[in-house]
Amino acid sequence: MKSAIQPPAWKALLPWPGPEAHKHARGRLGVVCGPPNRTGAARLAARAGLRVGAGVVTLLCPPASAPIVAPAVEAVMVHPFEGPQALVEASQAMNAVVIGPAAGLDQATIENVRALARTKAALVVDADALSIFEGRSQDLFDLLDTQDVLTPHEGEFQRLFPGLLDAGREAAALRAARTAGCIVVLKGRETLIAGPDGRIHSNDNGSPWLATAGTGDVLAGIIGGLIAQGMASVDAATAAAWIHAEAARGFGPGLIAEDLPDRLPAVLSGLYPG
Ligand SMILES: NC(=O)C1=CN([C@@H]2O[C@H](COP(=O)(O)OP(=O)(O)OC[C@H]3O[C@@H](n4cnc5c(N)ncnc54)[C@H](OP(=O)(O)O)[C@@H]3O)[C@@H](O)[C@H]2O)[C@@H](O)CC1
Ligand SMILES: Nc1ncnc2c1ncn2[C@@H]1O[C@H](COP(=O)(O)OP(=O)(O)O)[C@@H](O)[C@H]1O
Repeated sequence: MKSAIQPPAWKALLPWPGPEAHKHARGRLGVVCGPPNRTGAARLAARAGLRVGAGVVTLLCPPASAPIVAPAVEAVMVHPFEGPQALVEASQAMNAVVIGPAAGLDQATIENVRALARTKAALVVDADALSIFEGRSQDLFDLLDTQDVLTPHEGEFQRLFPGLLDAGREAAALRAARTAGCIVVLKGRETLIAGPDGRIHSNDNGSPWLATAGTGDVLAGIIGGLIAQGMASVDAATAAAWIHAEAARGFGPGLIAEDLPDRLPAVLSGLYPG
């Protein structure tokens, strides 16, 4: 049975800093950056993760990308890594890592997902890190555990789960979550959040203004930022879908992805019990 998500369903689970908070206690989020000419998507995700409250957010960059990224961020940190083992080491202390936004459709992205699966960090797998597993999706599923999250749009979903959408979006999302053994966020006008336990949530407070490049990267960052603060992945994905859509609804015409992270304080203030 599909449950519609309204703020009260997950509002009590949102993480807020207590008086003793310090930045490391508020959660560490990593975002894997792509090649030097495609760093914007990861930067959008990182900024969103920081805005939603993660205490420390780090862009994990291939060495050639680091000098491009460093002057384009402020509070977000930059950590260059060379090769999968260095990514494991850089990610050991992370609570969550986002990989995929403009990561590159190449072997390096596969190796990086494999490396991250060896860490304790929960993974948010998006965009290129989904598409690169087309035709070999079981290789991806074998790396995941129940707290990991896949965030496909319908094109990416079709690449990982060919033909499944023919059963309808809801049945497809549920079957996908069971098959992958993790949370599946099937994005679109209505976004579905399905778990391997057979539960599914629907988010339909979206806005057509979200249909613009980079908004999915922001959603991945919000999910990662909430998981990093200790939310269970299914609750984080459910809350993130609502918060992301609400940020867009409040902005309206002219929205571009860059606007979304900076709308988060207004949305969060409306949810803050303090
Ligand atoms: N600032 C940056 O650097 C940004 C970088 N970005 C990066 O760009 C890369 C490409 O990402 P992408 O999502 O545009 O393309 P991709 O997944 O390769 O395939 C697109 C094809 O899939 C299909 N399709 C079907 N349903 C669909 C749906 N609901 N939504 C969308 N597509 C749907 C559709 O096929 P059609 O229906 O046209 O036959 C369409 O032609 C990726 O690395 C991403 O991270 C972006 O994040 C933006 C900001
Ligand atoms: N017509 C729409 N109504 C509501 N939400 C939409 C609509 N179109 C797209 N979205 C939302 O916008 C985001 C687009 O993500 P995605 O397709 O991954 O874009 P990108 O890869 O460019 O970041 C998703 O969260 C999706 O649910």
